[in-house]
Amino acid sequence: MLFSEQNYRQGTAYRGSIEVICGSMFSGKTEELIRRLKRAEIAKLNVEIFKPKTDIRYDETAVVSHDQNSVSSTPVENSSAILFLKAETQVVGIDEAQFFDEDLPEVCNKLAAKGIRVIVAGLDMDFSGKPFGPMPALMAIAELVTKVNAVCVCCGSPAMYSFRKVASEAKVLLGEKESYEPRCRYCYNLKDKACL
Ligand SMILES: Nc1ncnc2c1ncn2[C@@H]1O[C@H](COP(=O)(O)OP(=O)(O)O)[C@@H](O)[C@H]1O
Ligand SMILES: Cc1cn([C@H]2C[C@H](O)[C@@H](COP(=O)(O)O)O2)c(=O)[nH]c1=O
Ligand SMILES: [Zn+2]
Repeated sequence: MLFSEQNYRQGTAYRGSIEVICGSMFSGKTEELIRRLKRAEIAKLNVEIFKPKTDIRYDETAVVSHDQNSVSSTPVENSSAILFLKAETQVVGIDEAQFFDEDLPEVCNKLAAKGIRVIVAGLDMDFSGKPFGPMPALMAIAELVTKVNAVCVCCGSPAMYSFRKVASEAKVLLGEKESYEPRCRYCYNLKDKACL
């Protein structure tokens, strides 16, 4: 049976749950996160959104998609700060989860145990194709994992990799189109800046 976010929300979600939205850069993770959070607000649920303090690409506080859709959020220093959420919060959104520390899965478990619906978005892989930060552990404990794809800039196929265009081996390197492009498996493995 197809287990979509739609019928899932009418099921166990209000007893507390964890949803993960993952994929490459430009795959629509933030847009999907914003879509789910806006629907929760329409349903008159109390929503709070967190992101790591390090992510200041578009805005210091707001969560902003590549198409400039945005929602206001609370930047936090580490994952345990999320536990100081408002008492009335029913839905928690977390963006750029890959940048959080290894305690994030336990923090999400604690929130879900309190009856909160937790929706987490983040990169599943870094530029080198390795699992990124707490994402694998989050995917393991989630009720629902949604993997979204971008469009490969080389060939138009579904893209799951974030190809780094600049010379840096640092795991964390904030950036946009000047530094990264989404590629499919085949084009990513070409390891060639000028694909096609
Ligand atoms: N190569 C691409 N493939 C898909 N979307 C792209 C691409 N380049 C730009 N975009 C834009 O990026 C948007 C997704 O942005 P966003 O939700 O912020 O992605 P993510 O959070 O996964 O990086 C798309 O709706 C589209 O307008
Ligand atoms: C692949 C990769 C990405 N980053 C950075 C680049 C961006 O600032 C964010 C990802 O943002 P998005 O909302 O998913 O587009 O992460 C990084 O630091 N290291 C990497 O390997
Ligand atoms: Zn391709």
